Amino acid sequence: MKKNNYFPSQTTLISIVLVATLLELLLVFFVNLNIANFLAIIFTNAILLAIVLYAKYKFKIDQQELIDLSNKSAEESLQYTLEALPIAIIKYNPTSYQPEWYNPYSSLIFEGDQELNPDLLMKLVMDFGKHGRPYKINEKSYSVSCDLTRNIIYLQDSTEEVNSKMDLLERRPIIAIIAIDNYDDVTDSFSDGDKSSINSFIAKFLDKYAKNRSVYLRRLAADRYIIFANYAVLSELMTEKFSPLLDEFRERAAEKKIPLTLSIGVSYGIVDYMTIGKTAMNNLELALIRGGDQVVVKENEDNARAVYFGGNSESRIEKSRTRVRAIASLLNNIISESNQVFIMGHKFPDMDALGASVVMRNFAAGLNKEAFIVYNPEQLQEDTKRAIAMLNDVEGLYPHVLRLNSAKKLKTDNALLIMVDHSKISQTMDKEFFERFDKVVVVDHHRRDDDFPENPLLSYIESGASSATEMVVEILRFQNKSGVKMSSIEASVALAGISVDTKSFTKATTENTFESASFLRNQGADNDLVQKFLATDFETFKQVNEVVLAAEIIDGGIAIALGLPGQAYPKVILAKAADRLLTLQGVKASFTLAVNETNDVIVSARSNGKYNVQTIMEALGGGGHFDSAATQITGKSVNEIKEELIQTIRERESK
Ligand SMILES: Nc1ncnc2c1ncn2[C@@H]1O[C@H](COP(=O)(O)O[C@H]2[C@@H](O)[C@H](n3cnc4c(N)ncnc43)O[C@@H]2COP(=O)(O)O)[C@@H](O)[C@H]1O
Ligand SMILES: [Mn+2]
Repeated sequence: MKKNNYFPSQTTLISIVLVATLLELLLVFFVNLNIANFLAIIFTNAILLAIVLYAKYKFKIDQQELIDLSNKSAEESLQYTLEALPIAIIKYNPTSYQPEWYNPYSSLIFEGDQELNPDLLMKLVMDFGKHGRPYKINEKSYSVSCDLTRNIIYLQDSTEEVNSKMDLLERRPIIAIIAIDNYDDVTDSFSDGDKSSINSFIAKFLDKYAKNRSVYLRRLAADRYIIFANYAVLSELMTEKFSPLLDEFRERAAEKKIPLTLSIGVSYGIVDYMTIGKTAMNNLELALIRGGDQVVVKENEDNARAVYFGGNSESRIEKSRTRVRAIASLLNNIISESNQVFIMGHKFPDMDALGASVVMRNFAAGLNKEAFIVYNPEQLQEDTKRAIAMLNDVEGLYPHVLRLNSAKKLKTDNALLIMVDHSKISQTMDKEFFERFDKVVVVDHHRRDDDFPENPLLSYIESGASSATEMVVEILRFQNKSGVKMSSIEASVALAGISVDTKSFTKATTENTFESASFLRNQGADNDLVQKFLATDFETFKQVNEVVLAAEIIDGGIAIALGLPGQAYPKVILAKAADRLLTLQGVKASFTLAVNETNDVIVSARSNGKYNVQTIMEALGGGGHFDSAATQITGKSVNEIKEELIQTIRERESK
């Protein structure tokens, strides 16, 4: 407190009195100075001086009291502020993070499960500045700031702010578009009466569901519905993994002996209904392409990732012949408008990729277009190596089976690239070559994933097809102009492609698979040649057995086998070993792991059709089909991946 100094000092006062006394004495001396006057003056002035000095002393004491009082009151206010201020102030030890002092409000915050301890203080200090997110303590949210020089942490209650922000997020609008899978195929042959009973079953089921969840549902067509709701509802549905909706609908339809399922595309965002609706439509497309009976949710944001739910049954969507005819005709136009056609499979192409390429080249040749099968001599399996050698012997074919380097030199503007047996850019045989094309077509039998080419002119994805070769043969069968006859070797390569992917026609076959095989037989496919391409050499046989013998069975029917430590394996060895393990009694899924020539960890996964290995491989960065999938991982060891794999399997089991 500032001191008040207007009272003169003691010395000044005494001096003033002395001077005054002298002046008085001088005055009296000229008038009448005697002893009585002299004493009277001295006495009076001494008394006056004493009074003034006393007054000064008193004044000083009052001043001090005032200062003390003010100080006390200031201290009390500060104390009150510290106690009542809704900010926690915690001083900590900079080495041990032990709390050294904190205000009473801090104790209030930590009245609950979460206690004030050094670990928490250290975390608050370490996280400070990394992100601006509020910190949750005992159900409330606090914004944190730290004075790192004085070792003080401040926590300010921001629960209301966080809640209102959450409220806003929860209220984001969502649009969901529902398609009834297989509706046309199922109802095609039905009488009007039966059709209307199915329509009423669908409408009643969805209506009841919508009422229970308080969402707005509207029918767009017999097999299309639209839902409007908010994110709070979507978040509930996602927590349930959409299971009550997808599973119950499938089961109720099955009770009625109709193979109907639901595919749903959902999107949400900060109001822009046009683009939310469009993204929902794209997501529905994705759900259908991935095989239906599933939900695809993606926020209406540029870099948002799609989240998939369901798809736990094998592909259910039947493809219609009308669609294949439309695709054949579109492909016909695209090829006709291009100068050249290059056909390329995935990295280390297998017989299916090669077979599909061979048939596609025939399709283009039927349109009198120059078309080339591209291969990389450094990426050949034993079977494809044998097949390419034989294809090169076919009369007139040699110039059309091109090494990657020659293809790069030959490519001109307005050339078309057809990707077969894969749709992930990361899996394409040569990314640099792929990037040179403005015009791309994709033909694949794997479920579509995120890493998909941007704006392909045509994407023909049929996850229900046994193989890419089967799909291309089907297109070829629709090509009216095709008077072209394949050579026996070409037809045999194609048949070998279907044979590999169907495990010799024992898996994933449909009526169409056999129709395609029969077409190839008519074109001259020869079983002996197929055997010749697919024959296993002794070295491969030994390595496959090596992996199979290393297997252990965990969790009642899951076989996991690792290649020998320090030894590299081509992926086909792991694929064959995983196939073989699946034939063992009681094995429902098999996983084989090893490093390849480039020291990446590769995994092959197979299942008996009742266990989804695709989602497990997706969790490890790969993909594939429900019962046959794989992944490749860089920068980790086989044992680390084995641990991650087991953890993923167990997490899935516990859901
Ligand atoms: N990273 C990935 N992302 C998405 N999908 C992927 C990824 N990596 C692989 N896949 C797909 O997963 C399945 C299974 O792959 P796989 O490597 O375990 O098996 C393929 C071939 O290696 C295997 N194969 C090839 N030749 C033979 C043969 N002669 N005998 C036995 N097995 C053989 O068969 C699988 C071919 O599958 P296809 O590609 O579907 O035609 C697979 O779908 C990958 O594409
Ligand atoms: Mn294939």
